Amino acid sequence: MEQSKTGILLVNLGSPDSYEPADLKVYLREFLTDKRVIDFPTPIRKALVEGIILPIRPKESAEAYELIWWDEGSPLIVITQRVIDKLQKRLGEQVPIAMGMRYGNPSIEAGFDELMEKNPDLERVFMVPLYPQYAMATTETVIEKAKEVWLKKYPHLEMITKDAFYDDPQYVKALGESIRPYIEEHDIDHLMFSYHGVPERHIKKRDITGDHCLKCEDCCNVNSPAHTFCYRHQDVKTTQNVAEYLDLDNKDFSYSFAFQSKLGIDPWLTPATDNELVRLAEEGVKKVAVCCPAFISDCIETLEEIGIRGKEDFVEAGGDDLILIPCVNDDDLWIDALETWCADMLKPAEAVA
Ligand SMILES: C=CC1=C(C)c2cc3[nH]c(cc4nc(cc5[nH]c(cc1n2)c(C)c5CCC(=O)O)C(CCC(=O)O)=C4C)c(C)c3C=C
Ligand SMILES: [Fe+2]
Ligand SMILES: [Fe+2]
Repeated sequence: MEQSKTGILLVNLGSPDSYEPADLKVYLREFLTDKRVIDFPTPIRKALVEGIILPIRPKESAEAYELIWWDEGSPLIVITQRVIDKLQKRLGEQVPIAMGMRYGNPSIEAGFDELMEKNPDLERVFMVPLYPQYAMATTETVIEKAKEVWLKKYPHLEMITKDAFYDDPQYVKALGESIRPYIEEHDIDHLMFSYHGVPERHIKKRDITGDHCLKCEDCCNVNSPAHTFCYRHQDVKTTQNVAEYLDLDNKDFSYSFAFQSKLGIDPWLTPATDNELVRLAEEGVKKVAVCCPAFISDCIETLEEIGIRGKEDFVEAGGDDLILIPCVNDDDLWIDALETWCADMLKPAEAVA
């Protein structure tokens, strides 16, 4: 069968090759020397990463990764491959699809190479960064890395990128339906939306108006062009979209949102998930369900940080149980959303225009 001239590149964050500390060191070095993740001037970033983080963190992280590692490999990579397999069935074998990881293997470059091997006459690539909300450390760094590879190796290709999709109705439906069984079948007191945190500085840096984000009262609920690149606004909006979809304001449990995974001493977005879990338990919440909508695929940050450590902290503070709600992973409704976006790109050029 003739191969399609449009290829699909799904890009996720990445994982170490194994949970051995040596592999963790390689992976964390690449990850944390990204200037869109630790945005200090290069010499300071390098000194911090090489001098303080890498001597300590790989061993600690290796222990955490070992707890969540699957027989088939890193959950994030395995799940991304399952998504590709399902999408391939939907779109047909004639459509080249590949995965690329922003850090670690397979790299974004390997993803481009795979697409070109599948069809050497490829004309364009539709890249989907698997992040619902825009941030320097999510969509932006993926786009910049892909641009580097594209210009170096395949400048003749047309490149089209999917924007952050927190507001896409099919994504909201997939996320909402992934949460529904956990709020209907478990007698919960509270639903928490836990987003990956970022330093406040990242939010201010990407404020295109210069005076909106974290500068005016309730900024994320005041209309502004800054919201196109405001990770916090897009998290707030994700929560509101799901709340509306699931009618959360009329349930007999409460809900809230918070930010997890703080690293370092700079101010990050608040409230912090770990503090909030303790506060909720101390205030009498017995059963909490936690969803993690900054992540498309379950990974160390959901399975270990929330599912293991978060649960321990919550129970220690007086709660009975914490239920971790799985990410959309390879749910059929999520594949529906991807299929719609890809099918639009696979239409003949004149139909897209
Ligand atoms: C130091 C700063 C970090 C920023 C800023 C950051 C932003 C950010 N990250 C994700 C998604 C993921 N992060 C993951 C792991 C992870 N993140 C950081 C640091 C920052 N992230 C570290 C040090 C680690 C490694 C964890 C460890 O070693 O203990 C993962 C999991 C990958 C996996 O293989 O499981 C994801 C996914 C987002 C969405 C984001 C900004 C919004
Ligand atoms: Fe992270
Ligand atoms: Fe905002």
